[in-house]
Amino acid sequence: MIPDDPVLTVRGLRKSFTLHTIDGRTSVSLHGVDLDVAAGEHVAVAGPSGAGKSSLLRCVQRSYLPDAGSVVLHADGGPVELTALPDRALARLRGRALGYVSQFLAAPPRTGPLEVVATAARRRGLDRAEAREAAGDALHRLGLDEALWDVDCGVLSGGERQRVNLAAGTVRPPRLLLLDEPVSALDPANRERALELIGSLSGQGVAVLAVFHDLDAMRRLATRVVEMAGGRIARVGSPAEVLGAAA
Ligand SMILES: Nc1ncnc2c1ncn2[C@@H]1O[C@H](COP(=O)(O)OP(=O)(O)OP(=O)(O)O)[C@@H](O)[C@H]1O
Repeated sequence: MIPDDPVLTVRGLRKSFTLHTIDGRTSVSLHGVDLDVAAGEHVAVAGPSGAGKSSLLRCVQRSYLPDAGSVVLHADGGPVELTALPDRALARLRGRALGYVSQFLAAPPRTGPLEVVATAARRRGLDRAEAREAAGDALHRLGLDEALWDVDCGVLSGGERQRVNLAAGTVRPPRLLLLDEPVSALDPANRERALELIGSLSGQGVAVLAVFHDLDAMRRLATRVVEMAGGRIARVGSPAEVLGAAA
């Protein structure tokens, strides 16, 4: 099915690794994956450990360069083939249209949460004052205590860092947002805030491609679930069809 308003089109995506420490053996993590994500869709990638979920997200974000296949982001200026994009153009696109939130926050040294999130908002087109305001709103929404907003991110707890990361990823949201276990370190109350925030993105037309190990999060958020196994897409359907009643 070709979606009405495609944001991401992936075709024939293959990725392998050469394991130099084990006699140059090859490990294949993606065997030719096809996937579309439309505006306002939340596609959850499910599957067991080693199925290729993170490899898929990393190839889309291009922190892994695929061996073959096509990854097209339908950005405002038209479709862009990410696998062939020069690094500088890719960096610009990552700032504006292509967001990636992993479990871990990578913040420059001696930078506080407000600055990290405001910088993300500025890259997405807000001016300095608007960016600080939007950053404050995002941090409030995720329950990060204001007393921590100018504290070096390096001293924050794992759950606090994860909330800063999510705030930076979702402030003035990009057209395509990749989420790789973004709430894994959160306590129940903060997890709830984070899931609400992620759930609100669909209404803003953001295309989300997400990996959660937590089935409850997938059931609540996903408009479609793609189940991977052994580097291939094994099944696609609604959360009820793919996840069933599994706990
Ligand atoms: N940088 C790498 N070097 C070598 N092999 C890798 C690398 N990244 C991934 N792989 C291999 O590719 C396969 C898929 O890994 P991937 O991390 O995509 O799985 P996953 O489904 O996200 O697993 P998990 O749920 O455990 O995070 C695994 O066999 C893994 O060892």
